[in-house]
Amino acid sequence: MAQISLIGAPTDVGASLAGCRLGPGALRVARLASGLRALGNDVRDIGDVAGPPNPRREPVDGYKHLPEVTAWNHAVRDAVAVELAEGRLPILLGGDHSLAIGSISAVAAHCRAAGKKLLIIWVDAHADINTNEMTPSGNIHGMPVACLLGHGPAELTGMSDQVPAITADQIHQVGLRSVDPGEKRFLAESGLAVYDMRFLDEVGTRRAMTRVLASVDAATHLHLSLDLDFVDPSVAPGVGTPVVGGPTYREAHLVMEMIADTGRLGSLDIVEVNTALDVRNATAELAVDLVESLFGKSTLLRVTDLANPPRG
Ligand SMILES: NC(=[NH2+])NCCC[C@H](N)C(=O)O
Ligand SMILES: [Mn+2]
Ligand SMILES: [Mn+2]
Repeated sequence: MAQISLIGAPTDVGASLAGCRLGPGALRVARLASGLRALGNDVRDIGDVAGPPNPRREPVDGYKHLPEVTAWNHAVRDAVAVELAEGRLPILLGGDHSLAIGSISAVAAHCRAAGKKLLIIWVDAHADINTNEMTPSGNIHGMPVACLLGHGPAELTGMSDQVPAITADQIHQVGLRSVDPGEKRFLAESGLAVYDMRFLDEVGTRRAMTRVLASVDAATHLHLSLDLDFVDPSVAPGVGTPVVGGPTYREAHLVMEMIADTGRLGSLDIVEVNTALDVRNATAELAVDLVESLFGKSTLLRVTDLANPPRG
């Protein structure tokens, strides 16, 4: 059972289409807090952090809305840091995926101070490893991984206690199926572990996740960055940058269940839920279902639920 804090960040300054600023509300309406409480967790909703309004400007230097993205990320980083310092498990309710810069910068600093080994599982249709030179869009939600690895504007690369905030061996990406040409090169050069859709198809979700989680031990802090466009758009229609050919409902749940089984989840981002594009809040409800699995909801009793586990 965890002490969970929900942190809303109602913005889409980093995205192409407006609408994921409504994500925190949609996730609350889909009963995220009560779902987590029903699993025995202590849940505190700290409300939404504050930030600037969402402009719609053309890119400057290859970045759209850099001052606003920076301000929102500062707010998120500070809020996540406060909850981690209190021993709580922060859940960021986005908002677009640029906010992972702030949340993971706080998590990385916390892990260094606490002597924990950080492993980030980046579950997404996209690699989000663009720079201002290779971005096709100027949207900063396509750049958080690059910024965390130290490639980006100083405002965004310098959010943790050191630059870069993380190293490539600390992040594993799962579910990719839309990678821009510059990103392909960057991924290959950085040596980042990528479990793309072809890998999941050929090897299977279970064996892929076994590899992703192979290094997890008692000292590991797992951070899951969950971009809802990871799931196939037939199941998750409410996202701004959908890509066909994603995991099914059940495959997405298996990813969550296998992370839950490690017992090492320490922080979470839920991002890119775009209510304006959603169908009767289905994508927010899917997100809540997935998060329940991530926190141990299961069809049958789990061995860890039993006072006297059966032997053999
Ligand atoms: N977090 C996301 N949904 N990212 C989508 C990025 C799409 C594209 N690769 C871009 O950089 O513009
Ligand atoms: Mn994505
Ligand atoms: Mn993303």
